[in-house]
Amino acid sequence: MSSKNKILVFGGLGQLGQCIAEVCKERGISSVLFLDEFEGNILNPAILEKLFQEQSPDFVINCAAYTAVDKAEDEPGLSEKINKEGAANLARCCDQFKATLIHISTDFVFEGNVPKLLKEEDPAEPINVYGKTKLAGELEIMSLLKEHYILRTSWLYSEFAANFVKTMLKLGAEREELSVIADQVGTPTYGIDLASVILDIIASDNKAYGTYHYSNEGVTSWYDFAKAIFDLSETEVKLYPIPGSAYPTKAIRPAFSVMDKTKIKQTFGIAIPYWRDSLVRCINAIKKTS
Ligand SMILES: NC(=O)C1=CN([C@@H]2O[C@H](COP(=O)(O)OP(=O)(O)OC[C@H]3O[C@@H](n4cnc5c(N)ncnc54)[C@H](OP(=O)(O)O)[C@@H]3O)[C@@H](O)[C@H]2O)C=CC1
Ligand SMILES: Cc1cn([C@H]2C[C@H](O)[C@@H](COP(=O)(O)OP(=O)(O)O[C@H]3O[C@@H](C)C(=O)[C@@H](O)[C@H]3O)O2)c(=O)[nH]c1=O
Repeated sequence: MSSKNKILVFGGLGQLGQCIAEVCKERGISSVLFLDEFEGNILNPAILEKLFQEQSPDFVINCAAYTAVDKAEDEPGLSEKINKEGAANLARCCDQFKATLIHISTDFVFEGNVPKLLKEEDPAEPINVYGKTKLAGELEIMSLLKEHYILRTSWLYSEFAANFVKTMLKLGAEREELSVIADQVGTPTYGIDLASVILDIIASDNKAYGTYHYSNEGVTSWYDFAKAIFDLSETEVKLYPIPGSAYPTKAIRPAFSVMDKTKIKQTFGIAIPYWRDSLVRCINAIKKTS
């Protein structure tokens, strides 16, 4: 990566922010500033303007988001503020200060009612507040800033912060049996893999701006994902597959949200790991720290 690339990471202490920090450490990249929700509050244009003025970033990575999918149903205003207005504020600053924005979005922008690989240009018709506000954020960025990459990812997990893998490991240790939905299908994404691709895109100097899909390879259900987590971590727990109807949640989730990654693979010449291989790496990382 060119040493001239100064990078600001908003939401820098969240799950993906910590994954980016880990990969930066591995790669010896030091020109990156990780901002928390106070010093880098994306809802405060005055703070943002001062930061951009002082730091003159070449790239801005937006990991800041409202990610509590069920809670968003009760807090649509706050979810919209962070996921739409926050994204727009960053896009305006990037435009004013000539920085490129890498923004993270989600498979939940899709309705997911057809078992067909989702391409970037497929119609986005979100079915919950989180998905609607994330889509609104994408649209703001597209209208405000040409120099952007929107990376839609899905089922993000890692050794950092809260996520499905860590929830399963915690519940698996506490309970004798667990029931997990088997009729919602998608692809997990290891945060370290996504972080690596984000840094690869920055290093590539390839100005192919636009929207890209990125998850690990393969297809699974939440149930099969949980089964793999317990197998690989040698957790003894009785696991039962259940239909979504038996696990009511505030937010409806897409039944099928497997994304087609052809565009990102061809544009940036990357190979994507299979989800189970990445899960092995994550479980090993968790074992090392526990
Ligand atoms: N997690 C997942 O399964 C998936 C996530 N994504 C997307 O990936 C991105 C990263 O997700 P992930 O790292 O898991 O999410 P996290 O919830 O772990 O991190 C989001 C971070 O944003 C911070 N934040 C909230 N409000 C603001 C604000 N106003 N200004 C600055 N920072 C703020 C949060 O701080 P605090 O915690 O203090 O509120 C948190 O540290 C998000 O855009 C998300 O939509 C996409 C698909 C799947
Ligand atoms: C804890 C638990 C969850 N589940 C189900 C509920 C849900 O359908 C599924 C996943 O639950 P979670 O609440 O952990 O994950 P969820 O917050 O729905 O995950 C989503 O987060 C947002 C931010 C995204 O962008 C998405 O790509 C996706 O990763 O597992 C069970 O069936 N049994 C359980 O014991």
